[in-house]
This record gives sequence, structure tokens and C-alpha cells, in this order.
Amino acid sequence: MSKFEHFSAQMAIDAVRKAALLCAHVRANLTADGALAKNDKSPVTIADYGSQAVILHLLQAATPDIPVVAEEDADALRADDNAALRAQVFAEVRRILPQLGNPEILAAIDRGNHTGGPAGRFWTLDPIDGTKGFLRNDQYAIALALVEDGQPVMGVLGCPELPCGHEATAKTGCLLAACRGEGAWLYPLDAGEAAPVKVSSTADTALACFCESVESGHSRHDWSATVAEKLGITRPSVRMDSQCKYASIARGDADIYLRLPTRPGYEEKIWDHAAGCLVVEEAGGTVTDIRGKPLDFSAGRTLRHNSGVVATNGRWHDQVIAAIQAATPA
Ligand SMILES: Nc1ncnc2c1ncn2[C@@H]1O[C@H](COP(=O)(O)O)[C@@H](O)[C@H]1OP(=O)(O)O
Ligand SMILES: [Mg+2]
Ligand SMILES: [Mg+2]
Ligand SMILES: [Mg+2]
Repeated sequence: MSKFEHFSAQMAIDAVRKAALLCAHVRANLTADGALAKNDKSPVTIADYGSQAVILHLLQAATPDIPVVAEEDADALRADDNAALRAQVFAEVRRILPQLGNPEILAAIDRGNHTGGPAGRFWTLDPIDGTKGFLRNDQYAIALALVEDGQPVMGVLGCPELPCGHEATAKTGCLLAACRGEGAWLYPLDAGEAAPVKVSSTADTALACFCESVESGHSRHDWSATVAEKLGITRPSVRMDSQCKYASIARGDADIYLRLPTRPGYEEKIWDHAAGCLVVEEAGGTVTDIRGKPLDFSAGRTLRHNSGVVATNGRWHDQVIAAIQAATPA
């Protein structure tokens, strides 16, 4: 790993940990006026804006020349109608970074407007992935990746509600990080030693545990049920919000993650997959779209050359792709 990647991984882990503190504090105190609906009707909360402000400010300080492709912008926050929400974002960010003034916070959020593309380096950030999970007190993730010449080369997934191990005493909150060619690592979210992670060694698809979105609007549950039947899987799917599904595959908790398109025109966003994809690949797994094509992070802010996502432990990925194709709904 180059010196730059080592430095940026440490910095990205630190930034995600700080954002996770903000998210946990907001969630513990969240009321109905802490969220807005965006133009596409999806929710955004004080914590989405606050997390993006904290991370983008820290990235600007550490890597000022690297642009960022991030999910949120500050347009809605600037509206007169949202003055109360804006004030709460400022207060939450200053709990983590006390020196930041209001204009700097808005400017940090707006640094995420890069277009992405095939050349050079950029960061991509989902400040809260699975906002619907966050609002339901379920799983969510903070996902940050560094993309170089169209390939994720470093990824960090903060998973504040995912237990750090399987023992009853395991702490809640973990973080997975990966650098290309260096493997994937699991850390306690707050602080502590890293341990390497590996995908499962499940050899028979019939014994596989598969996971998918909670939201039926994000992935077709009827299609995945038919795929499971074709593969001989009898266990029901584990439904989970956010890139915590990639974390589950990387750790070997689940064997297959299916994200089957609900409608033809939807383009997956790069920040929804870059960190998770690298973490799974570095843990020994395989990630493609539903036709078996690698995810193409070089096409801009979306994965417009791909359709859906499939992540597996890599042992029988082709068999899963074949089952998806054979089960394509009319
Ligand atoms: N129709 C859709 N198909 C797939 N993913 C979607 C769709 N609409 C929203 N999403 C994205 O799914 C992610 C959450 O996925 P999951 O269901 O796995 O938790 C969010 O980032 C959300 O985007 P957004 O952040 O714009 O709301
Ligand atoms: Mg997301
Ligand atoms: Mg998000
Ligand atoms: Mg969102």
C-alpha cells in the first residue's frame, strides 16, 4: 500500500468515527421535525447533513485537491422554511468540530458536488446510507470510499448498530475498512484493534443465507424469492437496511446479497456501493450486477452501465447470476 493510501485510510477511519458519534447523538434525540423529504420523496435528516459536513470538512483539510461525490447538498438547508432544522445541524456539527462556523458547515456540505468519472482520484460519500433504517431505529451505515481511475481503492463502512462480533458480550458498533490488495479489516466502531475478515466458506448454495433490503421499493422481494427457490435455499432472507448487507457478506454472516431492480430506469448511486463493494472483494467475495458485469464506478455519479447488484462469497457467483437470469420476472 502506498504512503498516500495508508494516510488516507487512517484519516477516513477517523472521519467516519467522528460522523458516527454525530449520528448516534442525533438518533438518540430525534423527533419528527429532524427530517425532511427530498424531491424524490426519500428522507434526509439532521444526521445526514451533519455527517456529510463533518466528513467533508475533514477531507478538505487533509486532501484539499481531491474532489468529492457525495449524496447531499445544502440547498434545502438554506431555505427560510428550514431554519429550525438548519440550526440543529449547526449545533450537532459543533459538538464534534466546535471551531466550525455556519458558513463553513454549509460550504463543507456543498463540497460533495463532483461529477465523478473515469480519470484521477475522487472520494465518494454516503453520509447515512439507509436513512429509512436510521429513522426506524434499524441498521444504517456511513460509507466513504476513495476511487482512482474508476476503481475503488480504499473503503470504510461505519456500522453503528451492527454488533462487533457474535458473542453475547460483543459491543454494538463496528467499522470495516479495506485497501485494494490489502484485505479487509474489522474494527470496533469507537476504538480498538483491527482483525482481518473473510467471506464465508459455505460450499453449497442450498445452505446459503441471503440478505436483501427491508424496502421492497429498493429490491424486488418476489424475484429474490424465486431465485432462492431455484438455488434450493430454504432459509428466509435476512432483511437489513444499508451497506451493512455488504458488511455481513464480508464477515461471513451471510453468503449472498441480492439487489434486484424494481424498475428498469433506476440508476444505482456510486456512494451506495463503492465502499461496500471493495470491502467484500478484499474479504474474498465477488460483486457484480445482475448480469455478472463488474460494477463500473467510472461513469459519473451513478452506476448507469449496471443493473442491480449481486454480492456473494465468490464460490458459486455464476450459479447465482444464472438463477437470477432464469427467474427474471415478465
Ligand atoms: N428504487 C430504488 N432502487 C434501489 N435503491 C434505491 C431506490 N430508491 C432509493 N434507493 C437507495 O437505496 C439505498 C438504501 O438501500 P437499502 O434498501 O439497501 O437500505 C438508499 O441509498 C436509497 O437511495 P437514497 O439515499 O437516495 O434514498
Ligand atoms: Mg444510500
Ligand atoms: Mg444516504
Ligand atoms: Mg438518501
